[in-house]
Amino acid sequence: PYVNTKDILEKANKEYYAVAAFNINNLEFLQAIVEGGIEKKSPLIIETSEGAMKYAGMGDPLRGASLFVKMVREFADSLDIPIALHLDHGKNFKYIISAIKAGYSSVMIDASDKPLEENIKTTKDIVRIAHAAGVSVEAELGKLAGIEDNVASAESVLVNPDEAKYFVEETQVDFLAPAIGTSHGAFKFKGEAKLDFDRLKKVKELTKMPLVLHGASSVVQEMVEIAENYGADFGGSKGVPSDILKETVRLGINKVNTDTDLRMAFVAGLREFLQNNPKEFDPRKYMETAKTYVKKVVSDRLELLGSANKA
Ligand SMILES: O=C(COP(=O)(O)O)N(O)CCCOP(=O)(O)O
Ligand SMILES: [Zn+2]
Repeated sequence: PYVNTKDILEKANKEYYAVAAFNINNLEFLQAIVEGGIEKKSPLIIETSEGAMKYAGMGDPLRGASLFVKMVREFADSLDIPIALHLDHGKNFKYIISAIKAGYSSVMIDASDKPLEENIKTTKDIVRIAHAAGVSVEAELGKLAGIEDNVASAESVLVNPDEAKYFVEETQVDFLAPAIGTSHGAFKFKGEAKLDFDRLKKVKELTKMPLVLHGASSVVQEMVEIAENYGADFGGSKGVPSDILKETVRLGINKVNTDTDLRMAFVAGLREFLQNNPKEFDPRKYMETAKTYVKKVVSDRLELLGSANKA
C-alpha cells in the first residue's frame, strides 16, 4: 500500500532498524527498487529531488510531482509492501507546495544553510501547511560535508545536539537529518571514513525521534570495478563503509538516503551491456543488466539496514 513516511519511520524507530530512501528520476530505477523491496519483503521510501521533479516534468515541477505520484501509487496500490513517496531537499516553496498538492507522503524542507532562527521559521511555515494536508516533514540541521583527520572540513557544519532538541520542539518536524560528517556523491572522504557517532548518540537521546542520514551511499566496489572495466573513471571514489553505516543504525538512524550507489550500479550495467552487445538497440534489452545491478544493490542495502521482512 501507499503509506505516510512517518508510519514507516515510527515503526523503524521503535524497532531500531532503518529504511532506505532511494532517489529516482525515471521509471527504470523505480522498477528495480520495487523489485528489490518485493524480494526482501521490505518497506520502501522512494524520494525525488527538485531536480528530479524538473527532469520528469520537462521543466514543470508540478507536472513532475504529479507524474511521480501516479507512477509510485500505481506500484504501491497493487503491492503488500508499504511504499512512501518523499520530496528530498525541498528548498523552493513552489516545489514543496507542488509535492504536497500532488499527493506526496512527505516533504523535506532544507533550510540548513540558513541561520538557526531562520531555519526554524521557514520549517514552522512548511510544517503548518504540510500537517494540515496530512503530509509529514523532514528538516536538516548542520551542513553536509566530510570530516578529514577528525576536523570538520571547511564547508561542513556538524549538528549541535542541544540545538537539535530546541529545533524539533520549536518546529514539530516529524524526522530530522543531523549532519554528522557525510556528504553527497561518490567522493565522501579523502582519507579514512569517519562519522561523528557521539553527536548522533546525543541527538537521539535528546530528540528520541526518527533520524535521517544523508549522503549514505557506500560506493559499492563491485559496481565500481564493473563500470571501470567498461570505460568508467571513478578513481578516488569512497563512500560510507557498511560497518560504519550499520553503527549509525544501531545509534538511531532510521531513514538512509541512497542515490549514488544506484546511479553507479545502473551505469555499470549499461556500460557492460552496450560494450558486449554492439548490435542491440531495444531499451527493454539494453537497460536489463542496469536494472538487475540496481536491484542487487537495493536488495543488499535493505538486508544491511534491517528492514528486510519488516513489511
Ligand atoms: O543524501 C542523498 C544521497 O546521498 P548519496 O550521494 O550518498 O547517495 N540525497 O539526498 C540525494 C540527493 C540527490 O540530489 P540531486 O537529484 O539533486 O542530485
Ligand atoms: Zn541529501
